[in-house]
Amino acid sequence: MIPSIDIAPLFHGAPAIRAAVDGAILRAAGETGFMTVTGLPGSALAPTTRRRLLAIFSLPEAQKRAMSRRSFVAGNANIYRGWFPLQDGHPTYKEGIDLGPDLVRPVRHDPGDPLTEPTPLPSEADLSGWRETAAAYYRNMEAAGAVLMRALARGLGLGETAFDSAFENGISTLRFIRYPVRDVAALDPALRIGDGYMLGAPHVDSGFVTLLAQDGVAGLEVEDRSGNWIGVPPTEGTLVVNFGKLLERWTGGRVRATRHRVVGSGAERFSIPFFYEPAVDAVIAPLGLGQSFASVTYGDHLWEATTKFIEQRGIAHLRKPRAAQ
Ligand SMILES: O=C(O)CCC(=O)C(=O)O
Ligand SMILES: [Fe+2]
Repeated sequence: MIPSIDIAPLFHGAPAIRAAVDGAILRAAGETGFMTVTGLPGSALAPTTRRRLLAIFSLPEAQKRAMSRRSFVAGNANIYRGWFPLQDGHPTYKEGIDLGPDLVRPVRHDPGDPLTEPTPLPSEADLSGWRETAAAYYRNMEAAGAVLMRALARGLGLGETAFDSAFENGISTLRFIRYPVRDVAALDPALRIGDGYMLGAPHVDSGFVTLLAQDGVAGLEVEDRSGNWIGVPPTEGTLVVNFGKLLERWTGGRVRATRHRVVGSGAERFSIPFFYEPAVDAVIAPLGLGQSFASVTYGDHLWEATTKFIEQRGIAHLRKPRAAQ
């Protein structure tokens, strides 16, 4: 079972109630590494908000190409942010767009660092009101990520602001994903799963906290400790929360990065993950929890991890580790 937790008290609760929520989060983080949460303030999870956000997929192909990364459309400026098209013949079958913090605040672009590049966005004329809705959503998710990190800090017996400074000027990614229906008859049998088929290859997230909105179509599955795949049903008003590899390392294994995958069953599927991330130059150093490890700057860790995913393949050589500069 994936635990479900009402996190409303984290935003405005009395300390005693908040402490109970902190405990539930830390338990879920250490046991399953996945939970669903309710009680987010605002209208981020309202179906109307989601519909407005997902309207980006209705843009004409030419505009998706204009926003595409250089590895998919030669001559485009952007390397890391922007559109990634469908790629056939792989376990993962999706298209979408990655948006960065310049959606909500000015970001200094270091020309040597694609992680700081501007996000290509649809124009106001093409998708009226979209930027504003996406920016509000980004801010909401940043706020939710921050309260979850504070809850973890308290639960771990650290000062509640232990993680705050790393996340100042964070480079969180808001991603919109579309998984089309796959032609099962033409599919490599290795990618069939029961009556369904693979849409997202099994992986652990690389960073800290992922906040995922589903859109009514099931498909997300989480691997339990016995290797069974457990579905996480898309329930209205809930957000799926899971944790990444670097947070697992940072917390000495008290928080688990759990493997998950996406399985299709004949319906088009959309999802909206938000990857809550620290600053590009935040130093992730041991906190005295569990096993020690070599400190790393977040940007270096992210680049190493992200360029192995299919939607970011072929760009590894375009950023040098900060340590080597
Ligand atoms: O689409 C989903 O439900 C999960 C996506 C996911 O795991 C990811 O983007 O890391
Ligand atoms: Fe994931």
